[in-house]
Amino acid sequence: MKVSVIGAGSWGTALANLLASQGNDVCMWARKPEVCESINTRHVNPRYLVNSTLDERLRASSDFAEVLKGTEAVVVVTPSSILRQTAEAIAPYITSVTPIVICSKGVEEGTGLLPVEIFEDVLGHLGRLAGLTGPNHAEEVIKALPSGTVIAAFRLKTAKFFQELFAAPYFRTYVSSDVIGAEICAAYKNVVAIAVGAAYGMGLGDNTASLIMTRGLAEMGRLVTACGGNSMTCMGLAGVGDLEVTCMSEHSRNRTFGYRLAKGTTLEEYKAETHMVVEGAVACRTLHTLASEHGVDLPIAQAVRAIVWEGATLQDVAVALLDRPLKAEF
Ligand SMILES: NC(=O)c1ccc[n+]([C@@H]2O[C@H](COP(=O)([O-])OP(=O)(O)OC[C@H]3O[C@@H](n4cnc5c(N)ncnc54)[C@H](O)[C@@H]3O)[C@@H](O)[C@H]2O)c1
Ligand SMILES: O=P(O)(O)OC[C@H](O)CO
Repeated sequence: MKVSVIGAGSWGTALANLLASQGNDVCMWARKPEVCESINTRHVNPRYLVNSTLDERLRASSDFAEVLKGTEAVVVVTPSSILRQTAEAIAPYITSVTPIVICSKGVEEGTGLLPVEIFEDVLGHLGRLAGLTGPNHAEEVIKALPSGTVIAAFRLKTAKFFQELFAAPYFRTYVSSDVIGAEICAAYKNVVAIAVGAAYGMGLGDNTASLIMTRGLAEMGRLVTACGGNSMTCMGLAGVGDLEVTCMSEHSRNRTFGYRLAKGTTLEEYKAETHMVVEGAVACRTLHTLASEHGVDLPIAQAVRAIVWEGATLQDVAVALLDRPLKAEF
């Protein structure tokens, strides 16, 4: 199948490589021509996953027309902050029924829209849209280490289309009809991972990490339910699965950023050092829009927001969280 992958960061590269290795005709869009040149000639992405040799059949271009010519499926893997501009950029080159799966994790600033909703807003035709999410660090998928993921779509046929497309011996794909739940979980777990990383950075222990993860999961469930999603999604790969891997894995940028934050590194310093997105740093702000709209209290997300964007100290925020009135667990 002719597949277009939009975005050549770590996750775009790992997914494009997976799809090419399964025999698809894959062309990946990268912003920088020198990245395309390296992928096409040396089969290496010079900026992300640099130690991996990519499938020789994988091609790259910085020209949307070339990448999307004759495409039968579009895989979007840009940072969530530019999803609207990505949808607008691909619009002239696709048909009104081209299936699109969005693999980015986040919520739009200002509107509170989820990735699939942003694409619906720009391109219409909700039925051909899907979201892919789960405990999937690119560093492990590129090595073909077994992983599982969820493909959520409002239309089962679309979810099954992408389930078949991505399925590989080491990549197990599940379908779900709960797009809202899956995409909220995806955005939310990144925020919790920053809090866990920060706790470790402050010298706190595994009990603290577990407390943050478990209460973070409770917050996630409240928001999913309030927004019309299925709380059971929080118990699956998109929810607790991804929460666990992002809070505990050495590969997680969100967790590492939280840790570094506690050691005095700012968001700008961390991003300049790694060239990588830290989606949770944005999501702690954008999720607030959704939560306020639905009257949901999110103390952990609010704490992360106060530290990252409002200059609060970790110490003060930790004390305030622990000082909250005592209550029933559920
Ligand atoms: N890395 C992972 O393991 C992983 C796994 C699952 C989901 N995701 C999600 O996938 C999305 C992409 O993450 P990633 O890890 O591939 O990112 P990354 O940090 O590895 O790379 C970011 C990519 O975005 C590009 N970029 C940045 N600003 C841009 C702009 N203004 N216009 C065009 N391109 C721009 C960069 O050149 C780079 O290719 C995120 O939403 C992330 O949460 C990542
Ligand atoms: O490295 P992180 O923290 O951005 O997490 C990446 C993926 O979302 C894990 O599933």
